[in-house]
Amino acid sequence: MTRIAVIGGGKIGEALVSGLLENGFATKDLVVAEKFDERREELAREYAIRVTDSTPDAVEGADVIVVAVKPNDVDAVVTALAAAAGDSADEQIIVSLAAGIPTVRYETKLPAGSPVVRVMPNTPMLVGEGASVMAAGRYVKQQHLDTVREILAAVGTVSVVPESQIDAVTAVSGSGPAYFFLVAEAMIDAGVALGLTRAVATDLVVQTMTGSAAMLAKSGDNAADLRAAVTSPGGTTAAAIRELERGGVRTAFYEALEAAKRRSAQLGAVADQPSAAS
Ligand SMILES: NC(=O)C1=CN([C@@H]2O[C@H](COP(=O)(O)OP(=O)(O)OC[C@H]3O[C@@H](n4cnc5c(N)ncnc54)[C@H](O)[C@@H]3O)[C@@H](O)[C@H]2O)C=CC1
Ligand SMILES: O=C(O)[C@@H]1CCC=N1
Repeated sequence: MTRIAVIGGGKIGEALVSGLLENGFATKDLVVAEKFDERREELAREYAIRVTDSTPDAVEGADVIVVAVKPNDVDAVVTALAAAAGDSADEQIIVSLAAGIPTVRYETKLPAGSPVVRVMPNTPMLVGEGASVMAAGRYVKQQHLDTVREILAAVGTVSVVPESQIDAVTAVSGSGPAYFFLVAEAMIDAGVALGLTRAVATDLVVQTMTGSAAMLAKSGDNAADLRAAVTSPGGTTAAAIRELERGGVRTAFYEALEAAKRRSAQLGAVADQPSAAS
């Protein structure tokens, strides 16, 4: 089995570890490097995996190294990886999950020839329903992509795009779960305002989202047609949609995704400056 070292045991690092363990990976093949003591203890207790505070320790003997730290912590990790690698581009594959950070940021510090795969995952990988998108760095061969695909496929779908499209992917699927959670939050609150208990409103919203997503995935119909099928002439849905359009929901999504894409590009450019997202 492929041995995987995850550097950074935060939200996405944990989602990956948890999803992999739930889907056939063994505890002995996973190790996490995490700098916070309390977090290390939490992860070791919850998943019974090895958790260390040292990147060099974690990456020793690993086939795949997943970098899951915030964008402005990436450079420190790459420096540690370069020191641990010495002069040779071992056959270790580096997988970077950091938003905005280009593969070249790794390649310039790591030994020449190091394969770096940039991946934009999303948190539903925690429940095996992630959407991961890979972009190959300069020295990546098909066999490297195959190995990374095999790992990510355990926790959801996997696709490949050119690296020039990863900022757009980040805006759609990387940040995407947050948009759906926001919509869910707003619908639950609205249901409560209409007199439903929070528990009932929550159950209805969750099942409506799950059912709608399943229809989109399985029916073969597109979103516009599925929406039209719910919208009876002069009915309740038409009344609601008129209000959503009046509130500018469509424009808001265009602007929001554009802002996310812009921010992703910016994170890559300024990740080593103190003002970057942390
Ligand atoms: N949270 C999300 O939904 C997604 C996050 N990402 C990317 O994943 C990366 C991590 O994001 P989150 O998990 O949300 O952040 P987080 O802050 O929850 O986790 C980062 C973890 O890395 C640890 N860390 C930092 N420097 C370290 C080092 N040198 N050695 C060991 N551990 C170190 C921190 O203590 C922290 O626990 C970011 O670059 C983000 O852009 C990508 C897609 C989705
Ligand atoms: O918000 C962020 O920057 C990260 C990247 C995609 C999702 N979360």
